Amino acid sequence: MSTPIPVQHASTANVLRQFYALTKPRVVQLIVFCALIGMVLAVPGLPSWADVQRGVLACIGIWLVAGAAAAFNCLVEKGIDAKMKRTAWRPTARGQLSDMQALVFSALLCAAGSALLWFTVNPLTMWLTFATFVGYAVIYTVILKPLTPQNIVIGGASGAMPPVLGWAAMTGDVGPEALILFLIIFLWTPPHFWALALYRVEDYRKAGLPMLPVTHGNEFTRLQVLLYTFILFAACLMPFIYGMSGWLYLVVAIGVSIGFTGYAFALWRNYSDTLARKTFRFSLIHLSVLFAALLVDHYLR
Ligand code: HEM
Ligand SMILES: CC(C)=CCC/C(C)=C/CC/C(C)=C/COP(=O)(O)OP(=O)(O)O
Repeated sequence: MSTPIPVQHASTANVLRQFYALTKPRVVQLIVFCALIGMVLAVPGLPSWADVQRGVLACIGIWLVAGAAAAFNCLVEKGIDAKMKRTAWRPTARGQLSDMQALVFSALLCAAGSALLWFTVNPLTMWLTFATFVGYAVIYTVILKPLTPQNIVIGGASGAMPPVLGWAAMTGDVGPEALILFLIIFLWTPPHFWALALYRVEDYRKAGLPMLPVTHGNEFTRLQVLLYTFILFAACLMPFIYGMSGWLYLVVAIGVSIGFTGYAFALWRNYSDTLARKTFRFSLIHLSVLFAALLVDHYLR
């Protein structure tokens, strides 16, 4: 008699972990951090207790809606994700979570986050956050990503929204300072993503996605990465020029921008997957340190 194969039941903890993974936690953490900086800069000096409460609720609301957008992306792209080494593990791609489970999860997160923003923050923040959800989940994921290599440039606008959302949460409007922070993330996104796409080009080719290294080749993409880091460098100086920050931010901004441009330059001169990976990793350090410097600078001034 043959031994029966044990049936594997997913534990509740495992299922929860799978749902959590759909929200692309690390990306969303940085998104919420950028929103938090928008909030901090919107309030002169130290925040009142009411500001702190509104800020915490706004962070939770933005986190929920951003997680919903990421989960919706995982659902729409489950076929594509299954073809790429980097994403094949996702619970939607592996069929561990059904389409209905992912859809309901995304809808619930989006509804909960939107309600929280509407009732405890303000309607403007709710509408802007919802528009960002549509921008990423529908305009980028469904329309632009399979259509054009400029997908991440245009789609990057939704990723750049967090400081604007944070600013709106605290002030009820959108100030020029918030738009400067938007511009920084908007210009940061292409070198962030194309550095990754360079060493993951085979994944994207297999998945049939028109990412820049697939459509225009390695050399052209490297040049674009370098050019974007130049414009980004200039944009990173704007908070100081506009009077939103002091010298501490300026020194840090110049430091990390030299680092990012340096990586992009080295990559342009001499390509290797290792260097492209390092450039991608540095993009994350660049944005995190830049925004952390804005925070420290704001309270030191
Ligand atoms: C349309 C815009 C963007 C595109 C196409 C994009 C693309 C990607 C991709 C494909 C990865 C996966 C890397 C991997 O699995 O190894 C990634 C990682 C990451 N991205 Fe982006 N990104 C965008 C915007 C942003 C924004 C706005 C932020 C935050 C403000 C961000 C933060 C991150 C972080 C923190 C990671 C690392 C995740 C990890 O290590 O698990 N990205 N990005
Ligand atoms: C409401 C709000 C603030 C929404 C934020 C939207 C959001 C999650 C933006 C981040 C952009 C992102 C994760 C891109 C990943 O690209 P990809 O989807 O092409 O990557 P993949 O290949 O890993 O799926």
